[in-house]
Amino acid sequence: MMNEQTTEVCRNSIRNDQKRTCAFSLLESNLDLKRANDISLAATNLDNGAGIAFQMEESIPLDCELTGIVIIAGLFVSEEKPMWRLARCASSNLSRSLRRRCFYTAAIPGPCIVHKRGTDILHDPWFNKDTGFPLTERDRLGLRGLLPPRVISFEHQYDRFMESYRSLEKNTQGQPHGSVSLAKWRILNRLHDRNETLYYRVLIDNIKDFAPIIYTPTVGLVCQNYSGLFRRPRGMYFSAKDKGEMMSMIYNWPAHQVDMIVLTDGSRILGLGDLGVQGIGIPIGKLDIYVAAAGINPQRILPVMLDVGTNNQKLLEDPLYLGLRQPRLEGEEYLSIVDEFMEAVHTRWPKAIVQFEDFQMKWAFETLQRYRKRFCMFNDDIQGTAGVALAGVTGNMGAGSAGLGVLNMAIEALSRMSGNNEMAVKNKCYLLDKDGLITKERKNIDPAAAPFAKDLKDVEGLREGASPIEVVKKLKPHVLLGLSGVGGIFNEEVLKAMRESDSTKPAIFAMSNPTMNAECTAADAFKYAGPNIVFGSGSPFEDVDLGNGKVGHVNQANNMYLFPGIGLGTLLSGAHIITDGMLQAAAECLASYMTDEEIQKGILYPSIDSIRDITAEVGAAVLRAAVEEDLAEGHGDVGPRELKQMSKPETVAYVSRNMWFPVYSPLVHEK
Ligand SMILES: NC(=O)C1=CN([C@@H]2O[C@H](COP(=O)(O)OP(=O)(O)OC[C@H]3O[C@@H](n4cnc5c(N)ncnc54)[C@H](O)[C@@H]3O)[C@@H](O)[C@H]2O)C=CC1
Ligand SMILES: CC(=O)C(=O)O
Ligand SMILES: [Mg+2]
Repeated sequence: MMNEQTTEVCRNSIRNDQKRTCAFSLLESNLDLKRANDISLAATNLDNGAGIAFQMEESIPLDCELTGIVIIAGLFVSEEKPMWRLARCASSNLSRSLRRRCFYTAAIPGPCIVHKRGTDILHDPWFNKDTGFPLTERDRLGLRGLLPPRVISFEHQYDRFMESYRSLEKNTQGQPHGSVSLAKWRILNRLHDRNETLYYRVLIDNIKDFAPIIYTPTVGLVCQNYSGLFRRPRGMYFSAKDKGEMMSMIYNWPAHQVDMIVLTDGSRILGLGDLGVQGIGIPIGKLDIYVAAAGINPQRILPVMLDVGTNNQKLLEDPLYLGLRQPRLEGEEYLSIVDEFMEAVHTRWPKAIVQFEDFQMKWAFETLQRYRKRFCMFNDDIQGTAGVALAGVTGNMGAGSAGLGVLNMAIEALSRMSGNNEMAVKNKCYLLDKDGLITKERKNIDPAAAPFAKDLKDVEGLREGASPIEVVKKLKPHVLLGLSGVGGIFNEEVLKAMRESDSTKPAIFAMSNPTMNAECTAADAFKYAGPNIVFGSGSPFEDVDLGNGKVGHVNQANNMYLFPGIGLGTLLSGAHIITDGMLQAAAECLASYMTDEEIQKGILYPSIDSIRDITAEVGAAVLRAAVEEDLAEGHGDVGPRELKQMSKPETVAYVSRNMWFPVYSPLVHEK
């Protein structure tokens, strides 16, 4: 109904939060009103809305062949005024002929059906609006008297929360960093537990500030302390004790539809090792990023913990530990639990996408091979991390699931982009693990690492198990990539050796998480390796002041730039599997995002602030790849043929339009 220009204008004004100027910017935009079939009107409040409608009529050329006006009301309307009445009022100032051509669009959240009343609603974070329930709604839902009488607007609630967050920041200045971060996490978590709409709105608007709290690095600390911090459950827990029950358990989840699941077994949480059931913080954090970055509807997400025990002795002995107190299941016993879970999910929600997250390497690879052709799933650490490291890889530390995932995809992409054969590119990549350089002399080499093992005759001057410093000194690599999970292994000596790199702009990626597990800090990287390096880290660091007005730019080389788009693009394509082609498209989309000028300045990724825009592009790239591979079966009302007919910009617009955005919807009770 809306043409592309109008959609774009409205999207921009929403994104820029210019609520009250939305319709005006529409008028002031260069829209060719003569050609426009539909005009969108955002009514912000009664007076404004009516005024805008009136102005619009005046500005519509007499000879305009207007077929309709789309009234977008309710997006930012004051809560006291019911949406439809407002929309009608806004249009009532139009002449009768135009009024008859008004459409009331469903692009905004229409009324939301709720099957509960009274306090049950107040205690349900999906529907709760706290003091924001308008009086009419309080009557409709049996809430009158259960809340203080004054109705507080969404904007006011938002400001109130941000004020309390800022005062927490002020009042905790100088206190230990860990306890301040946990206090910040608690205040956000309380809001999450109480009012999801407000929570996701503050998260979206302040993603750069809040991502380090709900995601890496603080989420690592939260997982380490999860049993003590636990107040309310979130997500689902399937344990070894639930064998045989999962098919019925899955129906305990209250949502009818689930689009996105993040699943962990807690065996390798960031670089913190086996945290057992406490690893649930990671799926929760990843799904928060899905909602904030990809606009996945939070009512359709599901964080899942598969608790098959833990080998972490400290946790097994901790009286507070909330998981199964038994060693991890192994072999067929382990796989039978994962199989049962996957079957159960697929039975209830055949189209749900399952992201495997933070599985120890052996199971990460095994489960990926086992399920990727049968279910719509991917492993984020193996497949999602690669794109962020595609700037070029010639040296690699960490031969785990992430390191090997990066190498596999990077070699494929680099050989395609450079026109060289894969072998030539592979020859330039060196892989080290905890025992040093991996060569063909290595005993008990992991099958996944074997293809990258060097023949000693090809690496003159190096030996099996050569240390990082030996390798860096000998090879003078262009890129040094850390995915080891070991903090500080890019020490002063290694970083100084990078000064001798053959590249004028050597890249150093300390990608391990959380911050204390980063292979080096940003400050040390610039201090020892010199000001000309390009630096990336898995967890955020501040930019580094290099003196004389120069800044050492820090890039957050984290798979958060990719996984939300992989999930969203797959969902909207309706593909039933996720192929290498779709993942490659996501990676290449991100790789091509920055201009040469920005890259020259050492800026490899866009700011996290624009993560929603990046995700729309990545999502569109994934969707188009699915279409090209004839895998797109469509989503909702949009079938495969329509997807096929969409141009690239239309696909991006389609993806953007389908992103959920937090606003209070009018609630309607139904038994
Ligand atoms: N920035 C990002 O987007 C991502 C970061 N990661 C991080 O990467 C790290 C590793 O993850 P995975 O590969 O899944 O773990 P993993 O446990 O599968 O692999 C770790 C690898 O590092 C090697 N290693 C250990 N000590 C070493 C040392 N001193 N020198 C060289 N290598 C050493 C191990 O032998 C193993 O090959 C974690 O800290 C994780 O947080 C993982 C995925 C994405
Ligand atoms: C970022 C991420 O997925 C990890 O550190 O495991
Ligand atoms: Mg991970």
